[in-house]
Amino acid sequence: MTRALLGCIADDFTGATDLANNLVRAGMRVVQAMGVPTAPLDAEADAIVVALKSRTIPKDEAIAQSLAALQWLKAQGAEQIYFKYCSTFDSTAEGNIGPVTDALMQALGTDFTIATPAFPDNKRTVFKGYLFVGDVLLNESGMQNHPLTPMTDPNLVRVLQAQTASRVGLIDHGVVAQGEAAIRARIDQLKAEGVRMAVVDAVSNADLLRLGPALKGMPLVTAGSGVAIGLPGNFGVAPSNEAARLPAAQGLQAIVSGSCSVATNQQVMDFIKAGKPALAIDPLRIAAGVDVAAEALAWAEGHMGQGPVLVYSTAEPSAVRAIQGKLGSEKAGAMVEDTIAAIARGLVQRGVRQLIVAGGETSGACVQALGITQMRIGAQIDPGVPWCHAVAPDAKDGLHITLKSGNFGSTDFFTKAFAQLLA
Ligand SMILES: Nc1ncnc2c1ncn2[C@@H]1O[C@H](COP(=O)(O)OP(=O)(O)O)[C@@H](O)[C@H]1O
Ligand SMILES: O=C(O)[C@@H](O)C(=O)COP(=O)(O)O
Repeated sequence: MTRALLGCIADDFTGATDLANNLVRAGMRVVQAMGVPTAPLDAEADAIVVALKSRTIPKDEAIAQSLAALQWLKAQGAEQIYFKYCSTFDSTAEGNIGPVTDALMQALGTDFTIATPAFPDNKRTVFKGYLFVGDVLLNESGMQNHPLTPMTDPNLVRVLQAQTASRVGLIDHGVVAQGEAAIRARIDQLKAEGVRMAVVDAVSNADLLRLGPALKGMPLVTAGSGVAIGLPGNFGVAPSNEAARLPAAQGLQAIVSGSCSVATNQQVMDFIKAGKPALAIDPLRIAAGVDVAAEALAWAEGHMGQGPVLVYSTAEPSAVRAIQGKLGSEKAGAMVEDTIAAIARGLVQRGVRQLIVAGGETSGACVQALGITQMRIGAQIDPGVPWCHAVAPDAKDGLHITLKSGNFGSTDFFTKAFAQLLA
């Protein structure tokens, strides 16, 4: 039976592999479970990441799922809990970051935690509580147009405060730069002032590595994946490449993309411009009752022998807005996710064994449709995106799969990822 030191709850599936990737690179053996398992996992691990699809669901459901994950992780012996959310702090008007954090704090009987989505390797930095994506503030980064979680305020203290009755404070960069003792002193000061959640500034990996030791013994940490680089040392684990070995790749190659994020739009364009086979699916035709999945699979069958094929609903913000205006954003999202998930399953049934899925919600839908319950984490393709290996009912021989967060990956990601598997 697995006895994990660190128990992680991720609010989406790409985010879960992102976190697992950082933990693996820091030397931890990690098992990722899809949803809350019903039994102990049969694998050795230093950390277990439970992947939920709770980012955009109603807050009461997100709380219930997160508490179930917590209970299971505690039963596996987890000494510290890590609630992972997006490096762009993706939230709906209801939350769910604040409400889930409150519920986890209450269940753990703790009165203080931190919150920081900082992930400098992917250019997410927090300064004076403001979140930057690259050189611009969050609300100028394209995230203001996200189909499900538009982010229009870059001040995380304000964003989090709007989601919770707990008092929210800030551990600013001047404190973080001084290291563990100063951070601990600031935490004591904030607690004395009645603050229960503190946004933490971090603009570099050095900041995160300074933060790590100050979090030793904190029952709950809430963060993007960046904070993970500073935690394994607290458990006596050192960086290594050993944890990232996967079986050799085989089979056909495909990409499915339901992400409409800026980076994915560029990656889709790059693949099309290279003259590779790509098929766009139209949400309005799905809504009209056309069997778009069957059409896409018939198209893919004609192209798959020659190299990777791409099926995508990825579109620019104006096109997404037009679709949402006609169908409603939730209905459009769910219909597209269901269709792409059916396509992913059909592709695997037709021999695809190297699959890229782009988009967090899309990944959740695909992994569920594929019936994948557990994944091993392999080598990083780009920061935050590793290859993973899983066994599925339609791929009993095993499948390489990568769940690409919308805004992660270089422009040539769809080509580069397959080349890396060959290397
Ligand atoms: N053309 C489109 N029009 C409207 N909604 C879309 C379209 N394509 C995808 N979607 C929906 O947008 C959402 C994208 O979210 P997600 O998969 O998490 O991508 P990302 O990781 O980029 O945020 C999904 O619910 C998806 O079904
Ligand atoms: O932290 C991150 O940015 C990612 O791990 C993540 O959660 C991204 O979510 P999507 O953009 O919805 O894929």
